[in-house]
Amino acid sequence: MEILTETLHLETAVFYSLIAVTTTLVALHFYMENTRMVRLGNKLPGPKVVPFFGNVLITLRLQPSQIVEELFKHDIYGPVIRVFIGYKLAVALCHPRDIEVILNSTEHIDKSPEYRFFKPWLGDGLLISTGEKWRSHRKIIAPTFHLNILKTFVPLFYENSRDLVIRLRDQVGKEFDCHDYLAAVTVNILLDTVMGVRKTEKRKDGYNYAMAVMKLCEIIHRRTYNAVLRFDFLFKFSQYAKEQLNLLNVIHGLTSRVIKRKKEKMYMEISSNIEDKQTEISKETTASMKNDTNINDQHKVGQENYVRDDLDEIDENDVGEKKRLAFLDLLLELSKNGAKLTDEEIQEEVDTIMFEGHDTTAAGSSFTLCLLGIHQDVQERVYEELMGIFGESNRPCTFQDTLEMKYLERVIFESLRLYSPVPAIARELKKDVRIVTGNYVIPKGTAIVIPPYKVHRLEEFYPNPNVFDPDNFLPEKMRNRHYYSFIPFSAGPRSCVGRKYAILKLKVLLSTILRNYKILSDLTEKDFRLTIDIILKRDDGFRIKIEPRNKNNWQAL
Ligand code: HEM
Repeated sequence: MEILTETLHLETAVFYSLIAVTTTLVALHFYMENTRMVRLGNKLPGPKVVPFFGNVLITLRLQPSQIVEELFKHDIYGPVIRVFIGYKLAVALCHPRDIEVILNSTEHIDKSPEYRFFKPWLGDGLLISTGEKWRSHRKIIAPTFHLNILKTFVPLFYENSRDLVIRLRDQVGKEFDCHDYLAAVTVNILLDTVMGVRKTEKRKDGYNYAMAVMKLCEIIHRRTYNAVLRFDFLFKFSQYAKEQLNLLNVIHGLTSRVIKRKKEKMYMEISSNIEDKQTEISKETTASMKNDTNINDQHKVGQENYVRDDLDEIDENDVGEKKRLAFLDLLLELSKNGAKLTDEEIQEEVDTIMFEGHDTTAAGSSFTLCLLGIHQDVQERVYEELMGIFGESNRPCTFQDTLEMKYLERVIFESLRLYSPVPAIARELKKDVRIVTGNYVIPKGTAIVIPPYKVHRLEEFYPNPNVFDPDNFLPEKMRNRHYYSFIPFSAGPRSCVGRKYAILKLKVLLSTILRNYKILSDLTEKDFRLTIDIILKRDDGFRIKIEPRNKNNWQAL
């Protein structure tokens, strides 16, 4: 009897506890539903939400490679799509007019909270820093990518591209993944140019670094969509945390060695040497400027007028020719003289540039080669253009040559349109925003996500949006299109600081490969299995075949 009474008590206690928990959850749900963010969010078009989970359950069952497909199923919602991560609102904006409101603003420049997953790697570097720190570092770093400096990099771009052509000999006639090669060469080019560190063990370093970055990006991406791994305290206990630590050792190992080497070299130099170096850069620049066309024209050539940002506003006379130094030289100079930058800040910026500068261009160049393998007619036009510039000669590429690569430039832009390496640009709203294409107010605190992949495939701006057609970038077509309909480098005050560097490097790298090899492919674009690991990639690998252009003499390339 006593046992029966005790059981009844227990059941009653469990029953009331369940009622209490359910009532609390229901009350919490109704409370959250009535917050301003959720109320305004519910007015926006988007998929059905599940209480407490919002829309995250969709992503729990998906692999990264399926997310692209899933995202673009949502055409039914139009250019504004809202999703809830729990009760946190995220809104994807796909129309250039709405995108302009965000990207052109000097207020909404802070990144969305998801960027915090980069912190252990990039610290508070330019990509994720906010407020005054971002503003002052942007002002320091942007001029180090000035065209006058970039022009002095062309011989180094070419030298590394030539090394790659030689390494590719082993792959003639075989199907292989070109991304591994392009990732390694882009790391080496960065070390040579913006970091100013020449050779020594570089080749192996570059490959290991690129592979570590790739794996780390997979982990960071997983954290953005996996509801469990989003929480730091749960992530800490996962297998990924341990893996992340090992990868960070490889990545930071390389960047801190680069800084150390550069510092040692610098401290050995007496100040007069530094003066000499500046004068040398200045002389080289002036000499190449004399050989090349007028500097004001060059701003237009190669960049056309599709983005407006501070890179185009850097005045020729703002700091004076003599003071202009390449990235790491300048950072170390500033830390030495005025202590404007701490060692930690230098490390963060070096890590940021090494990541942003290599993975994006590796993906961009890999997609371009794959597309040229598929579209033989386009490749032949590029080859004809290159023959017109270089003839049969195997002389090095110069800056002047890159100005003549008009068709190759259109090919690069078209590849970046269809397969934009950065698949999402994200911001956190600092205040309410009324969007232009619909009668909606997006509340302060919302995470805005801009997906170039989708923007670049809007029929309104690109009549055959899924067709690879470099003539989409004929000057007259570009002039008549909305500025924000082509945003592979983002746009506005927080656009990509390496945009000009990237286009110049891609031209030298791709032209050198294409002068030497014909690219072949047995696939079509339908075979591409796209995946987003922070950077857009092909899950099935960037598979191509190559054939020497000069069949009689290819071993001597
Ligand atoms: C095809 C090549 C490239 C593409 C498509 C690309 C794209 C982008 C995009 C879309 C952003 C904005 C990201 C955001 O707002 O979340 C960005 C930012 C940035 N990129 Fe690039 N990028 C490329 C190459 C480079 C290169 C070569 C460098 C440096 C050597 C570089 C350095 C940076 C930096 C430092 C930022 C952060 C700028 C800031 O927040 O002020 N990028 N890039």
